[in-house]
Amino acid sequence: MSRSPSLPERPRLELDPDMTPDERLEALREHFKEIVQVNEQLTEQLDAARDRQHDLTDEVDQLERENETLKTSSLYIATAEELTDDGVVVKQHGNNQEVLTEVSPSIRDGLEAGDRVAINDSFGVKQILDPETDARAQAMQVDGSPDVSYSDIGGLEEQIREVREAVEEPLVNAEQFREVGIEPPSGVLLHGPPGTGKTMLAKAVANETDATFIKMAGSELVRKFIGEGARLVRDLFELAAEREPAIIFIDEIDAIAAKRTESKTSGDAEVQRTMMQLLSEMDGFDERGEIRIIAATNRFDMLDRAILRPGRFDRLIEVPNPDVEGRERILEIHTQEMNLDDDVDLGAFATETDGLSGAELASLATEAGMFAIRDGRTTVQQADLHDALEKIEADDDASSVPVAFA
Ligand SMILES: Nc1ncnc2c1ncn2[C@@H]1O[C@H](COP(=O)(O)OP(=O)(O)OP(=O)(O)O)[C@@H](O)[C@H]1O
Repeated sequence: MSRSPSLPERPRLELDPDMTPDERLEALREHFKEIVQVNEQLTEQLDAARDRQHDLTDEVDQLERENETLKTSSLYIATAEELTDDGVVVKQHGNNQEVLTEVSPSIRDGLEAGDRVAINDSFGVKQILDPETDARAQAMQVDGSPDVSYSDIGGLEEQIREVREAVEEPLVNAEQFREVGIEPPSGVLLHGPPGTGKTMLAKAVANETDATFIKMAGSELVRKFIGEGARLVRDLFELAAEREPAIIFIDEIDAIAAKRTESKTSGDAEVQRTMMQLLSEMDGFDERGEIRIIAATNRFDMLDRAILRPGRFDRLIEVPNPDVEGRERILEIHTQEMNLDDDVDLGAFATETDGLSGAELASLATEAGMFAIRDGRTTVQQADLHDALEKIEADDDASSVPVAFA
């Protein structure tokens, strides 16, 4: 440690009784000069000491911070990619660095490939993130291979063609797009009434392209994960990058991308932040590899037009309620495993189901089966379909009764 310079000597005034008044005056002047000089030296030393004190305080602060960090030792988030006999391959989020690491037997027992884990500086797995800790796991539904194929979807031939062109082709034939020199659509927006097969379309395209299907519901982002929306949107794209090829499916996008209202509540600001994050992720989308993004809404009219600009959701596909042929096809699909009586004429029945969505037709088929069971039969008859239709229409009427009268 450097020693501080010693303090200057205190000047002494020595007056001889034999001095003449002039000599005394001269001695006093000399003494005054010495005092001023010492005072200057002391002021300089004081300033230097203050500077030093300042530096030392900064140093102490920094050491305290480092000490705190060492005590709490932050952990990084990673995904356990593969469990091997030699250890576990973990991939760190953010930099995608992959390492083979050892895991204690107690952690290893509960670990499965695909789990999110917390790792320390030396990549040791410290804990498995349970769904409680892991908002990301709760907010996103990840399906490595969804089991919906195009043939499970009735009446949407044109929409299937468009989705294949906008989503499947760029994933499967990326090279061709590059050679022709055109950008595939950035995002596809499926819009139409509830239960018409929008989610099915997104799942089918993921299935067809062997892509991971990652779904996030806009409504949950703003209702369940308050304050975390923007971060979760960032995580969503990060996860897709880790699992590419991937299809990101944002359901009920209107919940985070509604037109701006006049009110300026803090909730609005939060929704706004979430949407801004989504837009910035999409704007930086070109550099991303094999990731396609599909969103869905039942409230197209409510959408903020900013999300429809080129480079964002620039391919709009309307998914309406099915027409009569579509309804017949959907009924065929949902009754194909059922034991139908020879008298059943799905074509004729389809004409009576105007206005029903695919989801309603699917539950109609199940209801018809229930009527047959109640009647002690193992085959479903045309009458069961009619009874089921009546029930569904009655349920529908009940749910559309204004709340005050319900
Ligand atoms: N076109 C269709 N063909 C076959 N089944 C359908 C069709 N549309 C809907 N369904 C049935 O309805 C269920 C719900 O459909 P899906 O979730 O795809 O609708 P959605 O349009 O995404 O609805 P929402 O807007 O409410 O999220 C499906 O699992 C399927 O059983």
